[in-house]
Amino acid sequence: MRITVIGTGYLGATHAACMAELGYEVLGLDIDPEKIATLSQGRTPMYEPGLDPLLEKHVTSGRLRFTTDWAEAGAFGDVHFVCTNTPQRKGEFACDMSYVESAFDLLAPHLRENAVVVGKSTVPVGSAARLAERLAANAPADIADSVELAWNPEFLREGYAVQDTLHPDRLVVGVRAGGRGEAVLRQVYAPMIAEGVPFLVTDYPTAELVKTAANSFLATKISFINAMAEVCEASGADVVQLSAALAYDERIGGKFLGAGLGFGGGCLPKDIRAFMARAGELGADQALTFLREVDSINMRRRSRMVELAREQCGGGFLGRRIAVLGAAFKPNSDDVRDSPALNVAAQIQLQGGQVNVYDPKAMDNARKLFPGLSFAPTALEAAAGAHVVLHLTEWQEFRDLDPAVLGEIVAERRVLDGRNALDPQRWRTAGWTYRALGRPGE
Ligand SMILES: NC(=O)c1ccc[n+]([C@@H]2O[C@H](COP(=O)([O-])OP(=O)(O)OC[C@H]3O[C@@H](n4cnc5c(N)ncnc54)[C@H](O)[C@@H]3O)[C@@H](O)[C@H]2O)c1
Ligand SMILES: O=c1ccn([C@@H]2O[C@H](COP(=O)(O)OP(=O)(O)O[C@H]3O[C@H](CO)[C@@H](O)[C@H](O)[C@H]3O)[C@@H](O)[C@H]2O)c(=O)[nH]1
Repeated sequence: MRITVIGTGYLGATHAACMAELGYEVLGLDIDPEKIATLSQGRTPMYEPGLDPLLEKHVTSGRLRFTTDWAEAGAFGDVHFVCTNTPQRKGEFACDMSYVESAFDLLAPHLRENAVVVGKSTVPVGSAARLAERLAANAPADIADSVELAWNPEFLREGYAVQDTLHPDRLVVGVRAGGRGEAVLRQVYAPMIAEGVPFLVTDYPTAELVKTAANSFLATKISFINAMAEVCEASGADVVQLSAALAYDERIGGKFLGAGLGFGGGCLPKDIRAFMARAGELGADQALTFLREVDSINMRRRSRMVELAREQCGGGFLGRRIAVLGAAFKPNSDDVRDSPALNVAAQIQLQGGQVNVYDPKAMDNARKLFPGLSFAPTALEAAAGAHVVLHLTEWQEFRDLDPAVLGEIVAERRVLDGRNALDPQRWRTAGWTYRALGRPGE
């Protein structure tokens, strides 16, 4: 069985390398020729732990290749995984489906008889049924009836993408009743199914909804604990202790109960918004009004961080130097899409602060997105002369910093922990004023 992966970004590049690791011959296709040139050399265009060696291994062996040629992809693949981006539409909550639609339209005329197209992108419920019709209309007339569509949402987390792809919690496939989708995907994922990974077969809309429901639940859990952080701030309680105590209840659990600057990235924020927009189209908007609150709580954490920083700067940012540690939306990733850290950095700069940002892996992406911000090549250089240090992405490198050493180069020993990840005692012992979201002051 030969596999193509259409759209080789964070999801697609990982999926392509992992399919090669499972033993398949794989051809990745993207409309970005630069990305394809990099991948063809066995290098990843982004930072994802563990992906580089896998990619290099399979590009070198010839099992994994990349192209920009749709005819080549159509002729090559028995199964085509579509992994293109589905961002938020500009000025709206709804999902921009144009990249997925264009991938389907460009691929369809080149499909071979019995080809199976598998959607992996996160899409609004109802998309697969519509795309199945579009596929049938655009495939060569003589083979159109034999072409099958399945929807197989992806649940990987950046930073753990390889592990999550090769050893997922579950595989969910939405198929057409009576079609070949289930059998073909059982074959593709046979090594994982043999390992005991649950393989759940359902219809298109349920499969699409599993994905958006999962991300909505995760976003809600984060916003729940951040709402508790607001109450902690008002009452003098400590959200870190609260969260730890809640986590002992197995019905609640401690995962995604980390209070701080909230969620960002290319998934949770845009997925809950697209879900609200789609529910509105379906006449079910009331069911998801709570997600608006989830979004608001999340965005308020960013404003609160700016407020706390302003307080620490004596009431205003003018003439103050602010060190920002972290630019990626989370550690172990170079992804800066909707990054809370960069959002805070930009707000402070707009209010007159002299911001200096450092991130271990996301500097290039951050510079492209916010060319007006200043960047420092190391954490120490970012902190030099700072009136306040903001810890906004919880990289291990920042937990390893020696507060005594950092204390020698800053203007004032004030640190704001936006991720509740530093050890307050360690910083306070080294003479720092340590403040964090949802925790009492000194
Ligand atoms: N990043 C994640 O952790 C993750 C996890 C699960 C699901 N998803 C979903 O997967 C999809 C892709 O996300 P991503 O983070 O990989 O995005 P991305 O922007 O990193 O990658 C998308 C790729 O698709 C390419 N592309 C765009 N239009 C194309 C077309 N018509 N034909 C071929 N290629 C095209 C782009 O050039 C880009 O390389 C989204 O729907 C996202 O919500 C992402
Ligand atoms: O307790 C927590 C956990 C996470 N976050 C933040 O939440 C965001 C998202 O984190 P995470 O979910 O780990 O990252 P993603 O890689 O965006 O993964 C999410 O989005 C993907 C794309 O849809 C899904 O596949 C994954 O299952 C889903 O976890 C980040 O900004 C984190 O800092 C918190 O604030 N508190």
